[in-house]
Amino acid sequence: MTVTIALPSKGRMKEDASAILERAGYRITSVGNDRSYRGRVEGRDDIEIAFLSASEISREIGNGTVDFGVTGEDLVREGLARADERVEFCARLGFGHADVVVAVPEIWLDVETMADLGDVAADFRARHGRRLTIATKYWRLTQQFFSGNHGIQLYRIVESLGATEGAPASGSADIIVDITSTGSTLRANHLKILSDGVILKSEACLVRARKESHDSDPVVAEIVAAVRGAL
Ligand SMILES: Nc1ncnc2c1ncn2[C@@H]1O[C@H](COP(=O)(O)OP(=O)(O)OP(=O)(O)O)[C@@H](O)[C@H]1O
Ligand SMILES: O=P(O)(O)OC[C@H]1O[C@H](OP(=O)(O)OP(=O)(O)O)[C@H](O)[C@@H]1O
Repeated sequence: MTVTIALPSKGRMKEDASAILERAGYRITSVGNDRSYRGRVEGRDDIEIAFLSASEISREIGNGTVDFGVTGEDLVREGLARADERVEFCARLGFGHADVVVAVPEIWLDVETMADLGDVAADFRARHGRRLTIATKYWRLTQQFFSGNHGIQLYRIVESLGATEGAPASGSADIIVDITSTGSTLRANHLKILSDGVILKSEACLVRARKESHDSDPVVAEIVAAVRGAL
């Protein structure tokens, strides 16, 4: 069987993802020209490389069209329901760090925790005639965290396709759920993270699609061991 590994074709994780595979002993060459979406590992006909965007990688691992992928934990958990049943996080790779957080306007002085936010959400309609709105592209993670972990049901998600941190100032939402790494975008937009508002501490991971055929495939075990050994 050929084992397929999906690597980011662009974006911030591209170079580090290829570098870690090289350190694991897999030298990657692209097939055809540099912009090709297929690659090979030198000397290995049993491994194929698929170059995809970080979010495509989480989807393809979820539906099992690739065996392994390097992508952010946030994208996998956001993209797949019951992610742990469908994929295995084999290794955390030490780059691509980003926290998915709940952030509110700094001027909400009496809102520091999710419990405080729950109180605000509970009487938001009485005060403002509508539900509390949350701008995010992380729908699943937001719903799990608000409804599942904190029992907050009274809110409405407003889909954000970019510049999420600007939503409270522009009036398109009250608060946000987004990723942060240095925190400078949140600060620039006068937003603060709630003290228990970190939904996920994400980083790039080696992720495996859970498939029965993997149990008896020595190449699958070899790849996991080699990448872990390269960390
Ligand atoms: N400062 C940051 N901003 C955005 N993403 C970051 C940051 N730091 C780390 N990441 C991580 O990088 C991944 C997204 O990478 P990137 O934005 O390069 O993807 P992409 O190629 O734009 O994907 P797509 O186009 O499919 O959305 C996510 O897992 C995210 O958590
Ligand atoms: O905490 P910080 O270091 O300020 O980083 C966080 C910001 O970086 C990312 O945006 P980016 O401008 O990279 O664009 P993208 O969302 O299109 O990747 C992300 O969406 C946040 O807005």
